[in-house]
Amino acid sequence: MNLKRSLPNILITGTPGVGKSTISKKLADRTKFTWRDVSKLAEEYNCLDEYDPEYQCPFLNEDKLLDIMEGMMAKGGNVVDYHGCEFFPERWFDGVFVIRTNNTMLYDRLAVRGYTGKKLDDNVQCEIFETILEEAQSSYKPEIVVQLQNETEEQLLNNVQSIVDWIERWKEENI
Ligand SMILES: Nc1ncnc2c1ncn2[C@@H]1O[C@H](COP(=O)(O)OP(=O)(O)O)[C@@H](O)[C@H]1O
Repeated sequence: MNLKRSLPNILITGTPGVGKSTISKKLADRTKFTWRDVSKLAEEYNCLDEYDPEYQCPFLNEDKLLDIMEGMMAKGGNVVDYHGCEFFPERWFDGVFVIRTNNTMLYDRLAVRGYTGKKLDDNVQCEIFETILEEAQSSYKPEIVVQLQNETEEQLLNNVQSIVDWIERWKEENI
């Protein structure tokens, strides 16, 4: 915990397609926290380097992005949304929520998004092998890492509510 923050910073992470943006947007609407879509920030602040043909996406200039985000994170009240979590400074986050979706449902969501071939297979395997969960567990203290299953509309509402409740508890304990 960082004593200078009056509100917590939340990280919403997980494989592409698990529902991070959907949850982050609803959470930001409910809490008035600021939604930081890291992929969009990277584009907006020119942190994308040349295109990686193997993974069909541009390389991220992590150092430049972290420098830009540092000031945004200082006061707390951020919902940071990204499909990776190990390159952020550990001190930035009070709660890390790893969103999970079963493989067949994730496959369908990514296919609808237009993913095909290696990109589609790699992302589904990322979920099967729990890559992001392991990344989160090795990068942050276990007590701040929470897994949330996100497959149905009911789970979506419950997940948003449980993060809202988590924020309220953080405020009671830290303010
Ligand atoms: N709990 C859910 N139930 C049904 N569909 C969902 C749920 N959460 C997300 N989705 C859908 O799955 C797709 C991927 O969600 P998105 O939030 O864009 O994922 P991410 O930001 O992790 O890539 C979207 O079409 C979204 O509407």
